[in-house]
Amino acid sequence: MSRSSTVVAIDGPAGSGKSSVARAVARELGFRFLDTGAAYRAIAWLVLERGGSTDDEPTVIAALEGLDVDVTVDAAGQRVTIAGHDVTEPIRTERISAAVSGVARVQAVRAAVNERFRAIIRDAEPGIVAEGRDITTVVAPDADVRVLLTADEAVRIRRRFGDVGGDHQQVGARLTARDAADSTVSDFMTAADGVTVVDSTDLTFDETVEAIVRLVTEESHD
Ligand SMILES: Nc1ncnc2c1ncn2[C@@H]1O[C@H](COP(=O)(O)OP(=O)(O)O)[C@@H](O)[C@H]1O
Ligand SMILES: Nc1ccn([C@@H]2O[C@H](COP(=O)(O)OP(=O)(O)O)[C@@H](O)[C@H]2O)c(=O)n1
Repeated sequence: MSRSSTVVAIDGPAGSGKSSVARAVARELGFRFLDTGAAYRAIAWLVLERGGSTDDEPTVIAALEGLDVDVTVDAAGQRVTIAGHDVTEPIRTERISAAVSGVARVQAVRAAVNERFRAIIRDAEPGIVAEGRDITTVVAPDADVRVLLTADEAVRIRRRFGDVGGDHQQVGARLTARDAADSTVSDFMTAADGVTVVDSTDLTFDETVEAIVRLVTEESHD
């Protein structure tokens, strides 16, 4: 693909820091930002809102009909709307986290959202940081910088617990179950060829951001 903008792709398991770190990297570089998981979450929200279950594939596919999801690509604050209705906050709840893997396993959904993501990435100026489970492998395998962002499971659970609170054990069980379900769809636990692993287990948030910014800077000097 010939393009003048820089594409940074980040994948990895839940709680590794993908969305918060990717957003901060985009801000620091003055790039656009795309959280692909938001689209899957918005579809899960729509299915539940209509009283359906994301375990039922025909119901999920029906939600694709006339689907009007808009994900802004602004690192200052991504908003997600569905038919003009702002769902930015409601899609972050544990209720949606528990339901979203059912949406992610439907290939018709993946094909539809990936087409949209590729168009967003292609049009982004002067660059974009895109994150999500299959970004380095399926959506943007030709990205300039590809990172598998990871961290030990106990650390990821602690981070997620810090965000959502509630019962620590339950948060941990849900995170583990979601990673297991998502792993059947895409491999985000091992780095594909050409993908750099950034293990944030012992890094602070700022150190993690800096490690990825450095990779981008080094790449642009090659
Ligand atoms: N290296 C890090 N050190 C400490 N906290 C981090 C680090 N990376 C991310 N976090 C925090 O962990 C939480 C989960 O990160 P998030 O971006 O939601 O992960 P993901 O998108 O991979 O699920 C957030 O509160 C984030 O600020
Ligand atoms: N590129 C992507 C992004 C998300 N997803 C799905 O969408 C869900 C929510 O993604 P997310 O990025 O908000 O998840 P977190 O790791 O931030 O909790 C994931 O659990 C996957 O089921 C996917 O399948 N492929």
